[in-house]
Amino acid sequence: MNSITLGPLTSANGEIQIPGSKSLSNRILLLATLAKGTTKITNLLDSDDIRHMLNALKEMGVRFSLEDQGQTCVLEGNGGPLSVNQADLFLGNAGTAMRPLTAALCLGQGEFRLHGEPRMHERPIGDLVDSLQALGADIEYQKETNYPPLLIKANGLNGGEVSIKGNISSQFLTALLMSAPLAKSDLRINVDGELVSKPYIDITLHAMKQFGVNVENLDYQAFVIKGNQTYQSPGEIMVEGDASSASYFLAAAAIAGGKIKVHGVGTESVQGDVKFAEVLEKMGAKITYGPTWVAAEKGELNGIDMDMNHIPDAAMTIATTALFAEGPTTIRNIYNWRVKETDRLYAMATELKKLGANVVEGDDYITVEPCSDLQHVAIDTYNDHRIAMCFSLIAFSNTAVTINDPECTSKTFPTYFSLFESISG
Ligand SMILES: O=C(O)C1=C[C@@H](OP(=O)(O)O)[C@@H](O)[C@H](O)C1
Ligand SMILES: C=C(OP(=O)(O)O)C(=O)O
Repeated sequence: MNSITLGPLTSANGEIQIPGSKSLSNRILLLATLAKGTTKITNLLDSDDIRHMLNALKEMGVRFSLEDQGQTCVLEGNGGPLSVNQADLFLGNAGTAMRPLTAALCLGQGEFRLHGEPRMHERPIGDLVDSLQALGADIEYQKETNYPPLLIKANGLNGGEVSIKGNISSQFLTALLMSAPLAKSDLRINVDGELVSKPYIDITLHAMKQFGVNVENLDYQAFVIKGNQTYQSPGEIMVEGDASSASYFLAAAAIAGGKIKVHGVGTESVQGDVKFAEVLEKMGAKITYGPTWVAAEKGELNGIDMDMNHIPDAAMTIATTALFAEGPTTIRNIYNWRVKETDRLYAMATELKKLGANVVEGDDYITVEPCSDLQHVAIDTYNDHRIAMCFSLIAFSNTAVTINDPECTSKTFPTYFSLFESISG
């Protein structure tokens, strides 16, 4: 297995352009496919999760061309559901491909198998399948109930009224929302209980609007969508930078000293993870914003006790930043860290403890105490890109850090370590 050793480093400086958003890239690819007309997508993310979506679309007969090292995609829309009637689709560990495609494939006709990496087969999808079945879909679990692989025998989705659970992943609701305009009649979706990761629903609604579909949002408790619609291509669409990917660079400046300006996300962003900068600011970092950029500078960092359910991905960056603050930090309401690329609550706690920190791993929270005497250890990354990226920040302590399997960042950020090295000194 490869590893990379970083630091010890003392400063983080510079300006960077952050690659395109994973969440927006995969949403836009799917909506462009369902839409009428040709869409030119710019600043598309070039990473594993997007490649899984593109490969699946190709298998499904979608015509597109990639230029500019995969960052520009010109895609011919179907003006309706996908038209191939048989496919076996491998979706890696990309939640933003697996969940939305499960719903979208039900819209057409035919037989489709959806599967992924072993971890994908441990990530739940039952709440989405239950709702799709209630709308007339025929979906079978090929191994374990509630988990991929799935076999879909598609024959369109009915409208009417359906409920969906939102307490494990917002991606289930996102998947239903994106497919709803192509259902046979109007649909009302009722959210059953708590809705986690709510800002991702705003990303979904925003993307749908760019493709000409409005959703009536009844305070995130219910959504009403007209059936039998056709998405319309906006012609050209640019993917904004990835706000979760920006978090590591902003944290680096907040910890290390120096100033980092990240271009591609800012006050105009639709991604909830831009709010990561507000958390850093609350901890004591100096943050400034423009419409399409955010900058961070070091401040005296204090620990924080906060519900971070709204920024589940960027919250992981706070867990390692916490080591450099005064006083403990508690990140709350993050149970679903356990059902992502790995059990992130266990993995973060285990690796932070290896460094010598005092950590409490709760069922749905983590408390991290600062530590001024971290040990040089090799961090296991559990095939989780965010573990690799979060722990790179340890290089700004008094010790070096070794990151095992750094290539796992290819899920969302293949160029991470070269950009990291370009800003750190
Ligand atoms: O809809 C999306 O693009 C995402 C939603 C979030 O997942 P959950 O809703 O499962 O928390 C997030 O963690 C994931 O990286 C991307
Ligand atoms: C949870 C994540 O990915 P996915 O889209 O596969 O859910 C993530 O990128 O942190």
